[in-house]
Amino acid sequence: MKYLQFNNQDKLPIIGLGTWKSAPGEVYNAVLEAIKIGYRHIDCAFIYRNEKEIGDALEEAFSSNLVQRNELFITSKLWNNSHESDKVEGALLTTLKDLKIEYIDLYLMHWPVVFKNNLLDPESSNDLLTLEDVPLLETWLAMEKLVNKGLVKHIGVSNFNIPKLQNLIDHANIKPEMNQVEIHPFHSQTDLVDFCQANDILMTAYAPLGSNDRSAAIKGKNEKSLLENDTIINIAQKIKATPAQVLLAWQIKRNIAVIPKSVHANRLKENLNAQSIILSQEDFDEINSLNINERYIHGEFWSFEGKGYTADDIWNK
Ligand SMILES: NC(=O)C1=CN([C@@H]2O[C@H](COP(=O)(O)OP(=O)(O)OC[C@H]3O[C@@H](n4cnc5c(N)ncnc54)[C@H](OP(=O)(O)O)[C@@H]3O)[C@@H](O)[C@H]2O)C=CC1
Ligand SMILES: O=C1CO[C@H](CO)[C@@H](O)[C@@H]1O
Repeated sequence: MKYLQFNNQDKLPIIGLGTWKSAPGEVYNAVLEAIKIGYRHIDCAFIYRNEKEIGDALEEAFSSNLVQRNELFITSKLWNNSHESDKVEGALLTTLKDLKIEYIDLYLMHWPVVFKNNLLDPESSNDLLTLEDVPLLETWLAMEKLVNKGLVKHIGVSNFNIPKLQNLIDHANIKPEMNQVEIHPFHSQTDLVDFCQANDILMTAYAPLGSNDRSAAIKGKNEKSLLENDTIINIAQKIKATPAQVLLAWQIKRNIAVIPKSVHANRLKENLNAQSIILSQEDFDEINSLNINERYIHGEFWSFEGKGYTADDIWNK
């Protein structure tokens, strides 16, 4: 298993299992199968609405001695409805209860966005608070307390750009240790990756395969999805790998962790085996040239015709 390393030498397995859209009745088997074949990193979030079922799978994995708790790296994320300092610990406790574990290895602030009144899915800009109402630093300082209490080993963020990271770096007691963002060859995020790596912030790529179960609806500028891209397919054929493995190996060569989601045993194995694939510099450079700054997760869920958080607010400000 390949790892990324935190400053205190704790290790993050470079390939983890994504769980967004892993449906009830499917995610239990996916998590158990993943652990059986060697996954040691599971990416969860309160908003994926499946942490209870993942907790059942973890309970089974521990009680049947498939794995010990300290051999697993579990990430979860604070949802946008619990950013106020008096809500952060309660949100984490719910996740711990659902996952049936005593601590989280990595807790991330999911988005730099704040909702009102514990709402899961705001319906208009009236359901939002601003970052002036609840500054990201307030949320961050409350997350630091979770580390001090031993409930969380590492804290980080997700969907943060350079200015928002710099603000935390300048004012936090514990610097962000992770930024989980969308990265794949159509959106290689070179500036953000360079900034994070220069500032000792590890990176995890979400949607590393192009979030294929959504991309039929959001193919955007491309006729073909990432997994259907000619360059990726040609390289895969040449090195006797699959397109998914080429996409994952490209990230690993950049020292970026990946969390491909699957609920199928054959794909779980295929994705995990990507860690043994080494891309030549020539193939790596060719994949780098595919970047067109195209996001699959556009970040406009809470824009509400420009009255809420626009993509510009999230990605640029
Ligand atoms: N922090 C954040 O804001 C976000 C975090 N995430 C995290 O990142 C994870 C990964 O992103 P996600 O959006 O799920 O998208 P991925 O890029 O991981 O793609 C998942 C899709 O690819 C399919 N797939 C998996 N393996 C293969 C394979 N080897 N060959 C062909 N198809 C394959 C899956 O289908 P099937 O299951 O049927 O095999 C599914 O349809 C999420 O699950 C979540 O944990 C995602 C989005 C945002
Ligand atoms: O991680 C993610 C997937 O689910 C959420 C929506 O339900 C997204 O906001 C987020 O990016």
